Amino acid sequence: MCTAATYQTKDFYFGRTLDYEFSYGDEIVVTPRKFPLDFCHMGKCDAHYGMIGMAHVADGYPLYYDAVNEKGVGMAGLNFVGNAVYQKVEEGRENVAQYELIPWVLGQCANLQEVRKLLAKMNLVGTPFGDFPAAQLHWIIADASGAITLECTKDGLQVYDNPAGVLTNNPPFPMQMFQLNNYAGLSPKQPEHRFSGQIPFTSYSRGMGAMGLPGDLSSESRFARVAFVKCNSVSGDSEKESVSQFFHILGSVDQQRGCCEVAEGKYEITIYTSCCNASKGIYYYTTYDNHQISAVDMHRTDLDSKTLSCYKPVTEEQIFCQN
Ligand SMILES: C[C@H](CCC(=O)NCCS(=O)(=O)O)[C@H]1CC[C@H]2[C@@H]3CC[C@@H]4C[C@H](O)CC[C@]4(C)[C@H]3C[C@H](O)[C@]12C
Repeated sequence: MCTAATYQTKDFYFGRTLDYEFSYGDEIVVTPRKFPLDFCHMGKCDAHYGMIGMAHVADGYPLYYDAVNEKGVGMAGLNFVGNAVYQKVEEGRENVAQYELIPWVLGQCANLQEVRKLLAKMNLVGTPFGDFPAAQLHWIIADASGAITLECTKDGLQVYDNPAGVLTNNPPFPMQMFQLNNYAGLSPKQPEHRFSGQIPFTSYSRGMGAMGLPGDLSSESRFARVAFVKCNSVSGDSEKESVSQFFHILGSVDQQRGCCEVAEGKYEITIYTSCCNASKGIYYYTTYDNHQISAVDMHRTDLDSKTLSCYKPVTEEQIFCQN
């Protein structure tokens, strides 16, 4: 399971949790503007926007899970197993393999409007990268103006407006949005007692306005929960307050080891949580064992170079001893 969210204060923030039972070996990777991106059906591109994100680097190629570019567009791929059906390579079309979709979009688009135009002519194909089978994913793409969800199913490529600005996994996005109707009455305020005038209700606890918000780890429940938390989120708009609040939003869907068994003795956990300041190109993250926020700033690397800058995540717990 995975969850992604957007958040707007003074700057625009974009991030995700990556939940899985093992790590592919992820690094924070800056792809500078002149890094030769070799698209498998679209040829080489060595002049594009710079981007920063979490990726597995294989054969010198950044296989991004999530990233933002220097123009403030963010994008993340989340599992969409059983529903993702990629298209066939078609002569004369813009054929893009699923593993290169993030650099394809973020390398060329300065805003969501340009993303929509690019997607309208794209053919998303299932060409695998080396020995990796094609990952079955769907994507959230966002900038300060809004968010969209991209799904490629047996019915073709779909682009949906995503007014909630969040994404999890199955079922398809229209069903996720529909199920939010079930929670329309939820509120951060104490409930008004409209059930019956005959019964003397008491609000015996704080927080009762959100009773009914699902607490489990299924992707529908995480969708409703993160949407509720994000939509009601209140924070200061400084960098530290915004980043702190963003980690709290995704903290609402954190997966603790032991609660989601995927095979005998194997558990899915939140391997990392990211929060990009998309406006400034800073990638903040925590990992399962390291609660201290670490950051990589793409503008502190040489964005005009031709080589990737890679940073191994700091995964060991950092405890500040006060005495
Ligand atoms: C496992 C992750 C999704 C986690 C998630 O959503 N867990 C919910 C489980 S559940 O849905 O609840 O059951 C996904 C997200 C992005 C993926 C990489 C994308 C690039 C590349 C594409 C290649 O084709 C294959 C290798 C490759 C490195 C991919 C590996 C893996 O697939 C990654 C990490």
